[in-house]
Amino acid sequence: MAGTGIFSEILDGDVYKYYADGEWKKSSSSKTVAIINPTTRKTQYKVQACTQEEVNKTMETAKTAQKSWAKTPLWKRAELLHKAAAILKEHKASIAECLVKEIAKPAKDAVTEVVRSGDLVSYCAEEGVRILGEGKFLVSDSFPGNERTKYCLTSKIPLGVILAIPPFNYPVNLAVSKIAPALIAGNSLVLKPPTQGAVAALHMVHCFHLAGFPKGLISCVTGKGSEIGDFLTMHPAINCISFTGGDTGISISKKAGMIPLQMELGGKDACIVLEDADLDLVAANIIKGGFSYSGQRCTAVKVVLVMESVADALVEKVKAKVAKLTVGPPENNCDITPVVSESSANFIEGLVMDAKQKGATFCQEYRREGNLIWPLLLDNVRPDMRIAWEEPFGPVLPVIRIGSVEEGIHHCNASNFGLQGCVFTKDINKAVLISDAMETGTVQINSAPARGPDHFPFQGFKDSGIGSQGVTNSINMMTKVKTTVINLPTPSYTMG
Ligand SMILES: NC(=O)C1=CN([C@@H]2O[C@H](COP(=O)(O)OP(=O)(O)OC[C@H]3O[C@@H](n4cnc5c(N)ncnc54)[C@H](OP(=O)(O)O)[C@@H]3O)[C@@H](O)[C@H]2O)C=CC1
Ligand SMILES: O=C(O)[C@H](O)COP(=O)(O)O
Repeated sequence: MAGTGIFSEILDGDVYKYYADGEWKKSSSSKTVAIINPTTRKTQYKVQACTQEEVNKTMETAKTAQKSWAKTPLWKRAELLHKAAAILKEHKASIAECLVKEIAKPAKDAVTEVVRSGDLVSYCAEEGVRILGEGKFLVSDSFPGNERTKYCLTSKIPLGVILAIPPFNYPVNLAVSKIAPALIAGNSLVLKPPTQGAVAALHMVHCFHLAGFPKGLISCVTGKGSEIGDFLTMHPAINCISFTGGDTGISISKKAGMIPLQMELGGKDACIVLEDADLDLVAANIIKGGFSYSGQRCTAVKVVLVMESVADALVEKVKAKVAKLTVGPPENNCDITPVVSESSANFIEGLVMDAKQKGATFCQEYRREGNLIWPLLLDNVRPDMRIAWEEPFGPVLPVIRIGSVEEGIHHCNASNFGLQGCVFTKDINKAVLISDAMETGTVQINSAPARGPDHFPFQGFKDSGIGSQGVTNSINMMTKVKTTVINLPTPSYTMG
């Protein structure tokens, strides 16, 4: 159970401690931050509100720990990561329990998130050993005017201290997707977990603690992003920020210093459906893509752009599947569970009311109880409606009927987002042309958008992000290139 057994060390009374310098600590602020259970709308957990002084101390220890960690052999770093992954998986039930209570993730999906995270950590350890063990060797006579007098040796070295800020919807998986690459590459890491999801993240961090990483190498400071966020992201000790979340990432990018940034932000993933598509496959993917975890995935299908000639048939199929979705508490493994907060539910309702006023067709009756919103398909959505462009991050999906493929591509590209998109057609040649025309980081052909599997590259264009994630890209991103050039007094050529 959460906060008991091996996890009792991380709890003080009813407040979870923060983690710095290899120890679980109480903040001197004597202030706490409440985590509201989205289902009961009551306080479920409390975490420490860390002070700026505590952040300063954490950064200092992170800097010191990184210096010796960079000298730790790669195979040893990998060994510790494998150990952490095993501990994480062993304690999946306690961590999943937190995900259910803090972010209303359906119980089964919560367990999947933890197991997937363990797998990611192990994969990262293996990949790191492979790619960081390799460098480049260049000779000078490949550039005009040079003889072979210079040998250039290139290797990847750590950046220093990485600041990781994940969002509420995958507080464990999107934390380890930053932690594991940072550590294998020889960096130290300071985690600022999302407030909703902080307790799951603290349990996950304890698994790293139990694995035996050196003191100060990983830290986890808690507090509201709106209060300590700027202090963290503008801290002079930080050498890189890896952030996943909403528009907050855009303002962080503007304020951050001259350091590498990895930003994975919002999306408005379009699903383009052509006349020849297998409509049963499309409907199944719209349900999975649009409604899993109640639409609270950056990669959720967020607008369907369907050719008018097949729109009636598709909408009927999706409607039939929506009717079968179960709605209720995450503990019961319902398909649709309460959205993360009251303000999020109010925002979603605002989009729905705007669409109603402007004449969208409601395929189901709009229904809400507290933070629980019943799944809703909105047909005949037009570009003047907010839902055509904004991401609800909830179980509400707009359908726009299009007269041509070009119209669909145009709508997709007119968005300020460019995360993923998908196209359904039996004609692979057409699919490739459409994929090339869509201004998004990834296009899925005949399947809903998805970040996973976690070793695939994952990137957003435009307001959806900077850089690319996925295990390999994240490891590379958290390193810098160092070269050493050996200068020979005379040219040297091997004879073969
Ligand atoms: N592209 C991608 O991979 C993904 C994108 N997202 C996007 O994230 C959004 C939903 O997630 P949500 O958690 O609400 O996103 P937010 O941007 O609100 O929060 C993300 C993280 O930033 C923290 N934060 C808040 N303010 C600051 C600040 N000033 N400085 C530094 N950190 C801060 C939050 O902490 P606190 O909780 O304490 O406020 C949280 O840990 C959606 O737009 C979604 O599309 C989500 C998942 C994946
Ligand atoms: O935050 C998100 O929504 C995730 O990055 C989506 O991951 P998934 O597509 O693998 O569920």
